[in-house]
Amino acid sequence: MTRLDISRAAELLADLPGWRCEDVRGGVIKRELVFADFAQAFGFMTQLALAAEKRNHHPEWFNVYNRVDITLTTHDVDGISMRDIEMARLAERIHQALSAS
Ligand SMILES: C[C@H](O)[C@H](O)[C@H]1CNC2=NC(N)=NC(=O)C2=N1
Repeated sequence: MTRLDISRAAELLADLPGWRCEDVRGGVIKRELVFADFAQAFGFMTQLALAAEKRNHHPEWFNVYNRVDITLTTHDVDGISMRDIEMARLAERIHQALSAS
């Protein structure tokens, strides 16, 4: 697995609105999501948690009621890898599916 530099990560996030890079801890990507209510926010977390466990790649997150703040980074490369980008893409798909329901 290779580490993406911040500018490359930012390019890859261009088609994932709301996601941004931060130059802390070698590089992280993050987004704040807002759902209709707690049940929907927790449904999102449940779906993403199961996928994360399968991939052995786990989000850092913070939830209050209908809000979920997610941070992704890859310890093995001390920064951002394609695993983080792929998990952000998956989070977007789950978020969109829930928002449309
Ligand atoms: C030992 C184990 O493979 C690692 O700690 C895994 C588990 N989950 C992980 N999750 C994330 N986000 N980054 C990692 O580098 C990572 N590594």
